[in-house]
Amino acid sequence: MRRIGILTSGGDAPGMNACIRAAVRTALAHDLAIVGIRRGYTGLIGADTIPLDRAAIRNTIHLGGTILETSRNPDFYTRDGRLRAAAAIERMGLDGLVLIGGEGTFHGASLLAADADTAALVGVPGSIDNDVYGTDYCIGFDTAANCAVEAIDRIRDTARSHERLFFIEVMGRTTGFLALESGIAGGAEELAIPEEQVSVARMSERIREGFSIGKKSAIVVVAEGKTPGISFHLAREVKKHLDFDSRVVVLGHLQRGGPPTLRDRVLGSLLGVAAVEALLEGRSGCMVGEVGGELAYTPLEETWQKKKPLNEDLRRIFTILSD
Ligand SMILES: Nc1ncnc2c1ncn2[C@@H]1O[C@H](COP(=O)(O)OP(=O)(O)OP(=O)(O)O)[C@@H](O)[C@H]1O
Ligand SMILES: O=P(O)(O)OC[C@H]1O[C@](O)(CO)[C@@H](O)[C@@H]1O
Repeated sequence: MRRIGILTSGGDAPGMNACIRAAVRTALAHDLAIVGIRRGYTGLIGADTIPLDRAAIRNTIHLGGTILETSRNPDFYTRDGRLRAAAAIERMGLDGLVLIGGEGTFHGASLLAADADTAALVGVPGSIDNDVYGTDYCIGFDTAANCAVEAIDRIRDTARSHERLFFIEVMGRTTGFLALESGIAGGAEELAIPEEQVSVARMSERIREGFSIGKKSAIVVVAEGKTPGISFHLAREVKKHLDFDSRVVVLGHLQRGGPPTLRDRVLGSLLGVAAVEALLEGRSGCMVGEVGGELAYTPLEETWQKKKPLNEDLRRIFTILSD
């Protein structure tokens, strides 16, 4: 292992820069050359690199976004696109590659490894959705969840003052991790997540009961799923059962920006070091995550083939606490 690359792919996530910084410092400590690949798989196919030295990563641990930039690249879905990436990896002289991203990124990486005899690939989970199997938390989730909680707190103030019902939509393409944890922390009354069928009649009845026992507001946290803006539809459906004054707030990309929390900086740092050490140990075709406080290495295929379940205890307590 003499020269490695690092890229960020899919949605940016706060803490990615802490991870890049940690990987660069670890590589340099082992006299391993490291280059940054710009704009995820777009830059990989185009061999678009930037030098990464101490100066490049200085004063970046507190920055949201990704200094390497990122993309969602359509070409990588095709074998031809992935073979072009493999050829570019060869041209760049890379023995290893660290990929920071979500389950789509690792799906692409495992296909790349199957299509071509290429560099050693090690993934690091970075996605505010937290939907990657093989790690308890993904880089970026904690910051996004804290952003959602702050929004819930702010909306609670105005909801109580007007005795209103609010639908607050958070991100989460196929999972409700953000909705569940921010819902618990924000004291939400109801949850609508892709893992569960929503009963509008039941939700409306529970909200009505809440107001009848003296609640002055109600908050429904909705995961956007595959249809951002879905909460407008849900609000209209609830209105058919419940003629309450209601409002909808869609948090959208607000949740993806901003300085990473302590947890995301520490997780990014831990996994950035671990990814480079994994390459130096001769590992390949795996993602390094953290499970139960320990580093865990999961084959890239499993990270997207297996579905990470919601924490059942958290789901259970949401129902108890929201009554
Ligand atoms: N099934 C696939 N086959 C090949 N490449 C894929 C596949 N899925 C995703 N990719 C590649 O990985 C990129 C990133 O995937 P995606 O857009 O799903 O984000 P992600 O890594 O899941 O991150 P996030 O959770 O933030 O959305 C895609 O733009 C595409 O280039
Ligand atoms: O930035 P884009 O391409 O609109 O991505 C939005 C998607 O990215 C995610 O935020 C994850 O990063 C999903 O929750 C959401 O579906």
